[in-house]
Amino acid sequence: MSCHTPIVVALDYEKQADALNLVSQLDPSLCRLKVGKEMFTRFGPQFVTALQQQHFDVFLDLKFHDIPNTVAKAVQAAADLGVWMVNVHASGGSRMMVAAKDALTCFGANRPKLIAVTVLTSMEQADLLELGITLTPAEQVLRLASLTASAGLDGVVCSAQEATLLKSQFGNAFQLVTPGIRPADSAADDQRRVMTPQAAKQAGVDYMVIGRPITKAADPLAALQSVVAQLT
Ligand SMILES: O=C(O)c1cc(=O)[nH]c(=O)n1[C@@H]1O[C@H](COP(=O)(O)O)[C@@H](O)[C@H]1O
Repeated sequence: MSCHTPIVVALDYEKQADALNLVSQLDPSLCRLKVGKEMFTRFGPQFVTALQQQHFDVFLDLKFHDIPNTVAKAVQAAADLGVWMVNVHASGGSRMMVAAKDALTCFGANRPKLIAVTVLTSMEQADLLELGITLTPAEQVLRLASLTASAGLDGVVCSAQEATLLKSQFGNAFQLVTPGIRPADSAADDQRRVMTPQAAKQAGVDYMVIGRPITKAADPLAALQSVVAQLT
């Protein structure tokens, strides 16, 4: 399935029926879907397959972070599932990212996009300091994005706040996937480095991951359509 929408809806639901109820109101031309740790742990590959059978591109967001061999095997398993995108943590290091990339070579043009998480959008300066990292979030994102680009991955997960900087450094082909998207009237929740959909578009992001502003809205379809309208 190929579509031009930049929107990826994060399906973070406890109950599969609630997720499928929302999905039944959506159209693959409107958005892609992200399956993360909560739903994958509860409902497994069958849940991913159910979404694909409804012609949605699926971003499998399991943020692999392990030794190179383990991560390589895990991204291969994701590719076997036929997902559109899969991610690893850039902080797993270059050797881990190269192993992940090499594991996808045999899938040719059918391989998923391979993206590395830089600094989680829930983190700010104080959270980095706690880890002994004295760089600003933007500096740390740049450092990890640089490792990711050198390893030959397709792009990074970052906040839209870093998008302009990363596009200028790594060029337009280096894909930017940005969670922490918040329409002006939405709560930030646990996110810290946030941006509105319009500002993120202007900053040049490729894909916007949006969860609770849509999934927790009284009318999720209307909330999604409102984001789409803000982007056109
Ligand atoms: O890799 C991700 O998708 C991700 C990376 C990141 O830095 N921040 C982040 O929020 N995410 C995911 O993006 C989604 C954001 O959801 P909302 O905060 O509800 O919009 C969640 O499913 C997170 O797991």
